[in-house]
Amino acid sequence: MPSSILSGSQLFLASGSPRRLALLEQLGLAVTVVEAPVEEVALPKESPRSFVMRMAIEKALAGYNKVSGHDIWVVGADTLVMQDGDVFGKPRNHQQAKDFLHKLAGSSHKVLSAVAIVHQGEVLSDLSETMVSFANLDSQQIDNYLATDEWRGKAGGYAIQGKAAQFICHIDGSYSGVMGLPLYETSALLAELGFTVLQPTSLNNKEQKS
Ligand SMILES: Cc1cn([C@H]2C[C@H](O)[C@@H](COP(=O)(O)OP(=O)(O)OP(=O)(O)O)O2)c(=O)[nH]c1=O
Repeated sequence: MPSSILSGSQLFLASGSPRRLALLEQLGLAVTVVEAPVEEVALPKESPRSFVMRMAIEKALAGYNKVSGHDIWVVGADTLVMQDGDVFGKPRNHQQAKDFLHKLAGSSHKVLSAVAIVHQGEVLSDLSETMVSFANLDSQQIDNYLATDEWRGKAGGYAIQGKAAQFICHIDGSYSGVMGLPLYETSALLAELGFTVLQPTSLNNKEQKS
């Protein structure tokens, strides 16, 4: 990926997450991925909500700084799992994923998913919160799930869009938010920034309207 991408009217996703790309594409949008890694470390006393919002904004801004062009929109997002004051990001290893799943089993947790969009220097962001309830799981079920490797790179050590769906008895909120990019909030922010989402092509409608 070149460090500076010249573009016309275009939607960029500042993310290495294939889930986020798939979700944006689900809206029928043509998306260009721009890699813009940021350091994902919470500040002292930073709340989970502030942290996830800051991460989404930093990712979007880092992506924005890598592209050039007038009519560009850059999306960044961040997702984490919160339970009883504990915050679960992406597990560092198999053991941590196992610990997360033992805590999530037979209980409810919250998934926080923030999205930020930058357009012409303006930054808008929003936060989606979803309650997810897991059924009781025994150690064998958890070990079997861990063996699928689907826990890797997923906040909380599971993916709702994969085999973990069989453990989830209830959600209250946004499925796409749990998966990594809340599409309702994303579409609303894009619209606020002048990008009409329901287009047959990825080209932004500003030019097409005039
Ligand atoms: C809870 C949950 C998370 N996830 C994923 C979404 C995110 O990719 C990941 C959370 O990690 P993030 O740090 O939010 O994102 P990322 O590192 O994968 O991608 P990037 O920073 O480049 O945008 O967990 C699922 O795919 N399904 C789920 O059910």
